[in-house]
Amino acid sequence: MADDGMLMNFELGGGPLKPQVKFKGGSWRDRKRAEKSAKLGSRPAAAARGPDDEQRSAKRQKIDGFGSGRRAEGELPHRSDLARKKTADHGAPGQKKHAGPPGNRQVVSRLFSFNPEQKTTFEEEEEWKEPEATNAPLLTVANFGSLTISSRLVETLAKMNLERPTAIQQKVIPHMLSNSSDAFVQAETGSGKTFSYLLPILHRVLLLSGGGEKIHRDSGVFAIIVSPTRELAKQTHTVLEQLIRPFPWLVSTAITGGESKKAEKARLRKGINFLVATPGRLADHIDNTKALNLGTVRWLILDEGDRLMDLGFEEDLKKAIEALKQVEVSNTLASGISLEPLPDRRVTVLCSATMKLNVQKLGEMSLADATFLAVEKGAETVDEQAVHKAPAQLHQSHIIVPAKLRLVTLMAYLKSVFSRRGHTMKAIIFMSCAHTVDFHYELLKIPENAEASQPPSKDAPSKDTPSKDTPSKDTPSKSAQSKDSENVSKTVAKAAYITSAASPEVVLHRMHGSLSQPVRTATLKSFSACKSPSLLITTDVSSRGLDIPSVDLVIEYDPAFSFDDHIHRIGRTARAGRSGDATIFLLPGAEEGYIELLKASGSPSSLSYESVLQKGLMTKLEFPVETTAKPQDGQTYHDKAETLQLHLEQRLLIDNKRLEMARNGFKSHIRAYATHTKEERVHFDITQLHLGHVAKAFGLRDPPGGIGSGIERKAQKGKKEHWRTVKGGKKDDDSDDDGAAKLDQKPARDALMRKSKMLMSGASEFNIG
Ligand SMILES: Nc1ncnc2c1ncn2[C@@H]1O[C@H](COP(=O)(O)OP(=O)(O)OP(=O)(O)O)[C@@H](O)[C@H]1O
Repeated sequence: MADDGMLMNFELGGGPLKPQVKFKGGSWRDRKRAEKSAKLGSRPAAAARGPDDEQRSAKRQKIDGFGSGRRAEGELPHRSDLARKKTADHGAPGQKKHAGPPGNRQVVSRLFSFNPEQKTTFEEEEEWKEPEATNAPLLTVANFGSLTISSRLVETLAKMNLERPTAIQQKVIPHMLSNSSDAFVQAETGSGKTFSYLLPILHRVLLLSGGGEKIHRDSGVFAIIVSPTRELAKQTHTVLEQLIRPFPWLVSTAITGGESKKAEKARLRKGINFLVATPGRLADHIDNTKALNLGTVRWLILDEGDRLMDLGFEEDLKKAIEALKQVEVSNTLASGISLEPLPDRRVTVLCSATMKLNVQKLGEMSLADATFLAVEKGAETVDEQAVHKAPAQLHQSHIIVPAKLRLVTLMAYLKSVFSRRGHTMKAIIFMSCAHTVDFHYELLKIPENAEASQPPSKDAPSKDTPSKDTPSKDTPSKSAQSKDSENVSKTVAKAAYITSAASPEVVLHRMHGSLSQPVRTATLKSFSACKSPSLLITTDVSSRGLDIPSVDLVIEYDPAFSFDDHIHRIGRTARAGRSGDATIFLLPGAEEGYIELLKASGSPSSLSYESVLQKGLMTKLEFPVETTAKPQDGQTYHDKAETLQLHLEQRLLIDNKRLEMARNGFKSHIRAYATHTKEERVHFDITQLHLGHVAKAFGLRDPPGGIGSGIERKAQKGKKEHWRTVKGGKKDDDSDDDGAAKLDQKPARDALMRKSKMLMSGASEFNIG
């Protein structure tokens, strides 16, 4: 492959080749040329390096067999290596001498040349004015009381600072209070769908007691809420707990994968009125827990319907739906209390912010004569356009960044957004898979040995002491606290590179489906409660339903696998009327076509990567570890970007663990790239990826070999590097639950189903059920 974009640590100079070396491999002309140059005394790269570089190079060759390091002594390098060396020796296009200290000169390729041209031109945009929020509480409604819900519930809501209903709540609550029909609830992200079904359920259950204590935890389960992920189930359960706190005779619980089944059984035996569950675990208890009596169940809520189907829960859901259908609805409790205030039949409510075919399928499976409840005026049927809209006040933008520049641009962007203290406190970066998340987290965090030399800071997460960011209310015991702190120590750290005078500390979090459940829970808790500027690097495992207060910015560093996922990802900000920003990174070329699609969800503005680099890199750059690449005063932002890139590459070369993480991240990223939905693959065309440039974004100087199954090299005339997916190609093992579920090819999807099932029984990257 071409050498453009390559960055080398060669020092120029002469030196003998070993005379006994006999050249083999390559073409006859190559061998001749090599012999000639050997005679003339030109040195191979390894011999020409300084002692430090020599050592690193040896290490590198041992570790990963990169480039010529893989070849036997005397074996000729490939043409590309020769070309690379030639450009290095002569400072040919794409390479320049790095302005380093004398005696340690390095040749660095220019990050800014040999990049594909951006095709789209953007007209100068008017300054964005935030429109009226579309998911905010309605100012036209006096308060929740006007929806005729119990005054005690209204008081509880007021204590939670919730005064007025949102538009969807105004629509759903009255319907569920007075009807016994099924419903399909569709509303924007962050519009308060959770309260819209919880409040009418609680109101009607409270009527059973007439405000007194006639019913108890053993009166029966009245509602089952099914959530696709453990996090979402726990979150919904927490909201429910807050609402029923003033009514201690009512009890709720969450039953989710990853928790002790025995403890769950014991809770079910003691009696539960409201059950929040993940589908797999619910199906399991329906099969195996006799104490779970479904006779009193009047509501089945299917939250995030499309995701439930995406994750391959169809069979589990069918089981639960069938089990409920088969059990006769009881009208009185054993204690003789009439269940009349409850609906006279079992009601199913399906909620989703987006509408995909699979949601319709779930609707067919679970709903009968359902009422469609959406905010759009007079919408009796599904409005496809409305479905794809993000909240109006969410400011969206895109950055078209050449692959080589992605990593430095990301860092510059983070540095600039966090430098506006008070503007961005919490940001989420979405990446395609767990390995990619791990690599970026590891690279962005202050290394442990470097941290030891830093003074302790007030918000810093520590290994030995409970995190200050962890709310004390939810951490009842000291041992639970120290467990939480032990868990977050694996996923929470102080960030390097992206801090500034305005934000001297940014707390970094990572989250994906391969982490154990306690770690996932503790990480989210820490991110939610963090008082310092904080950043969560995550996969799509965090894209659905998660309600993390005050997320100001969502960055899609890797675009979502489907447009619906994009809507859910960006919906983690701008919730309940708050403002928020979302930025997507796109590559020049085919990916630019995605901008047209983005327009369906709003009016994205364009950000130029040059201005991002300028803003982010012209403030003081600090590196957490010493390498020969050091930012210098007076450097242009181009030079600074190159210095930063060189420094990152050098860091990988001196650390096997990070290097391996980069290689795994790269490979998983490439494989994940092949799994965009069929309709959108035209914008995410793997054959257009320049692997050498993508490798740069992982701090690698060459793409590692063995990309693996699913992708194979495609020889095409006139193009440098081509890859294609093999039919039915499957995503990398590392792929996250939610991303992997986007595979739209039948064989791959079937494989995913099998994999989901398999993983549900043990520790899994899916962590579902
Ligand atoms: N009436 C209200 N007034 C103010 N805040 C509200 C109101 N209703 C809900 N919220 C808040 O809005 C946020 C989003 O609510 P919720 O998680 O139910 O949204 P959602 O519609 O389910 O979003 P998603 O589709 O992303 O899951 C929560 O923090 C919730 O406390």
